[in-house]
Amino acid sequence: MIIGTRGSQLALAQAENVARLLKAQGVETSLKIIKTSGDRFTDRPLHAVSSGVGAFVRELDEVMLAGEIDIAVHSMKDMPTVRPPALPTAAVLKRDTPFDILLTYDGTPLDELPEQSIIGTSSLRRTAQIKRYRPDLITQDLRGNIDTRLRKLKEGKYDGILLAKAGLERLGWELEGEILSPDFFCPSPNQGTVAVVTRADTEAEAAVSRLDHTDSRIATEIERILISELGGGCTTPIGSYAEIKPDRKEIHVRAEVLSLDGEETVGINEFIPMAGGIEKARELGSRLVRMGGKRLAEEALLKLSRDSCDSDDLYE
Ligand SMILES: NCc1[nH]cc(CCC(=O)O)c1CC(=O)O
Repeated sequence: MIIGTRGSQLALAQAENVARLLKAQGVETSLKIIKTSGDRFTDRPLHAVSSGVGAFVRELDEVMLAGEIDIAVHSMKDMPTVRPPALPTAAVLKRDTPFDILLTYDGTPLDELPEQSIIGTSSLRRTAQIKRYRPDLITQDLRGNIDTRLRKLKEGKYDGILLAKAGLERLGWELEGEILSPDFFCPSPNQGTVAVVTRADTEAEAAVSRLDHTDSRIATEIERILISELGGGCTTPIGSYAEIKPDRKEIHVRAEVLSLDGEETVGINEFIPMAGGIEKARELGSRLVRMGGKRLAEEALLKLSRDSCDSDDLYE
């Protein structure tokens, strides 16, 4: 069976991990690197190449529908919610660390950074959250894949940068940094989770489905449901995080929408029962709308031109 992957270091590490997990089940695979247009034209904004969020995922979908690959591996947070019915997510892998990490030039923790320190990120969510937490800091755009970002930090262009911890873990890079609490830095929906896609009713689907991790599937589904009524997509700062408690009786759910400047927030933070959790998450999603979450998301959307639809999520 052929695993299709993008050529970035992170994508390769994720695909190689799936190959290893399948091999442990006696399934042999080979990797095929697919150059997506998003990878080819890195000098142009992604929305000018393909249509924004999910572009990488869509291109791998096409290659899979054409039969050139059997398995595709994605960072689940980059996958659009609406999926081709012929391409099921056969496995949601056990989640890695879902949180953001702050790496600083000289190891200073967030609370001790001097005023006006420069923090690099291109994610609207991270920008709004850092402005809310430390309005005195300055945020600046930071593009590129993970190694480019780390290089820019080392060069001293930023006092700190924000990343998903999971990316560093998968690359095996153990860097000193500060894990940010989801109470202040609610992660992107599905952050830290890898999804594996196949064609429906294939041998690949049967093999991959053995890698599925039930609780990670449930948590990621709940995160999507919580924010499903908000709209806004990549152009609004939205976080959503579901944490299944060890006794599997309760789920701690957090979700929030922020204004671009982080000054306004609409959010929920509560425990719901595991039984009936999906239904309860729908209710909470509607509550977020009633609390003004949709209005906030729409306002953010209006403030941004279509061209600034760029989150970290598009560039890694
Ligand atoms: N496209 C961004 C992206 N997609 C997945 C990860 C990290 C791993 C993950 O969250 O699964 C990242 C990097 C980041 O946000 O810093």
